[in-house]
Amino acid sequence: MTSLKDSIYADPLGEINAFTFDETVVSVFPDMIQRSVPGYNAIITAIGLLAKRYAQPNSFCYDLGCSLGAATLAMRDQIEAENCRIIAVDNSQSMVSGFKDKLQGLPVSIPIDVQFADIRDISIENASVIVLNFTLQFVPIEDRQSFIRKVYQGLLPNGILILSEKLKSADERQNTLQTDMHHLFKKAKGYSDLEISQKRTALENVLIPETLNQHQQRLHNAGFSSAEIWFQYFNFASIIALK
Ligand SMILES: C[S@@+](CC[C@H](N)C(=O)[O-])C[C@H]1O[C@@H](n2cnc3c(N)ncnc32)[C@H](O)[C@@H]1O
Ligand SMILES: O=C(O)C(=O)C[C@]1(C(=O)O)C=C[C@@H](O)C=C1
Repeated sequence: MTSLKDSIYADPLGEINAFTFDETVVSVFPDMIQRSVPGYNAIITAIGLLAKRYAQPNSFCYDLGCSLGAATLAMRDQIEAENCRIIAVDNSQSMVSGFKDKLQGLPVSIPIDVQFADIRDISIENASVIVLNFTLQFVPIEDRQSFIRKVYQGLLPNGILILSEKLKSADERQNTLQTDMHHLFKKAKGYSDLEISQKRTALENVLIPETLNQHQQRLHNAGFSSAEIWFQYFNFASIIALK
């Protein structure tokens, strides 16, 4: 599957449908996410390095909301622990098929299971590393606490959760500033004002950002003993939560 340039929102749309990870989005996804998420490549690289440090022998590493598997492949390239398996899950059939196609041409070092499922429905067990890279923001808010509790319970002692999210700020001026800077980032990456505004409309009520404090509270409520930001670029951040 070749990745095309994202021009989904380039022309004026009479009606803007809610954003979904359908075939059209999947065909441009690598380009879209790199030009939309500040620091995306740096986070993917770091997920690989964190997996190298935290993957335990005979354990599972989960990539939840794996899309086309960027985080899975970064982990696979770095993990040295014996007898690990990566479980990559997504509830977009187009993403799962795209990732499976991509894996066809790649050498198998660590086994990878690509599963079509809703991450709220799967069981999580024997996990040394769990990645939620810009996925939780799409899960309905009312389901997030019970889901994060399941993540915590599935982690082995000394396990790690890497949680990357678009954040909002409780301070209105900071929120406006960060949002404006994110839009400037997108413009610098070649998106027009029309593309930025139409995508923003499509993501309303679909991508629901929360504050850092809300995430930390939820992680602590679930049992995590520590949850700290290790990366932030404007309103996009990544948290390491330790069991
Ligand atoms: C922004 S993308 C994630 C990017 C990916 N983790 C990466 O690092 O390239 C969000 C993904 O989460 C998936 N997703 C959203 N809600 C989900 C759910 N409830 N269960 C499974 N996957 C979900 C979407 O289909 C989409 O592929
Ligand atoms: O907030 C935006 O404008 C985005 O485009 C962000 C975001 C994300 O964080 O997942 C939204 C949808 C696409 O998956 C790529 C990026």
